[in-house]
Amino acid sequence: MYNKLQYISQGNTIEEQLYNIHQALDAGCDWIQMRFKNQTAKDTFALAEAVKFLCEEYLANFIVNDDLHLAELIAADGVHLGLTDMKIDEARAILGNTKIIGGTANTFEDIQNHAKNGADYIGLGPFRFTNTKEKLSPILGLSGYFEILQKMKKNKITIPVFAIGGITLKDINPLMETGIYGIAVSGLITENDEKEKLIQQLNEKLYAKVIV
Ligand SMILES: Cc1ncc(COP(=O)(O)OP(=O)(O)O)c(N)n1
Ligand SMILES: Cc1nc(C(=O)O)sc1CCOP(=O)(O)O
Ligand SMILES: [Mg+2]
Repeated sequence: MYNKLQYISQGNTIEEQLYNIHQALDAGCDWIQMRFKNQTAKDTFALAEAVKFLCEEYLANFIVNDDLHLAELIAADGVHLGLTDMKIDEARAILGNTKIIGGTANTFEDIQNHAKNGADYIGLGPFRFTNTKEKLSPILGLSGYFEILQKMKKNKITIPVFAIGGITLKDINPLMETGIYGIAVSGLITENDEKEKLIQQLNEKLYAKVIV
C-alpha cells in the first residue's frame, strides 16, 4: 500500500529543489513527487537523475510530475498527471502495470474517469487556496471532500484519495474523517523549520486509525 504522505517538491533552481528534497527525506518523508515547472529539458533531466539517486539512497518512492517520458527515461516509480496532461489510459499503456500513475481530480466525475482508466491514486483538490499552484480549480473545502467521498462510497469506488492544496497539520483529522487515504503537501513541509517533528506529527495523525 502507498505511504499516506507525499511531498511535492518546490524550488526555482536545481539547487533549491535538491536542498528541499534532501531536507524532506532527512526528516522522514518517504514519497517524493518532483515538481519543477517552466524549466529547460536539460535542467529537468539533471534534477530528475539526482532526485532518483537520492530517493534510492533513502528508500523513498519517487514520482515525476507531468512528464511521463521523463519518468520512463529515468525509471522513476511513476508519474502524476493533471487534468490537462497525458490521459491516464494512454500513460498506463506506455508505463505498464508496475509503475504508479496518479491523477488530479476536482470532481467526482474526474475520479470516476481516472478509476476507470487505471489510475493508482487520486490527488483531489484544492482543499483551500494556495499560492503554490497557479490556475487552481474550484476550492473544495471540507464539505466538498465529504460529498465526493460519500459518492465514491455509494458507487463502490475504492481508489486511494490524497487531499491537496493548502493543507496544514490541523486539517488532517477532519480530512481523514471524510474518508481520504492521505495527503500531498508542498509548502507545509518546505517552509517548516522543524521538519522532523512536523513529519512525525503528520504521520501520527495520518496513521492514527490504521491497524498494522
Ligand atoms: C498528488 C497531486 N495531486 C494533484 C496534483 C496537481 O497536478 P496538476 O493538476 O497536473 O497540476 P501541476 O502540479 O502540474 O501544477 C499534483 N501535482 N499532485
Ligand atoms: C500542486 C497542487 N495541485 C493542487 C490541486 O488542487 O490540484 S493544489 C497544489 C499545491 C500544493 O501545494 P501546497 O501544499 O503548498 O498548497
Ligand atoms: Mg500537471
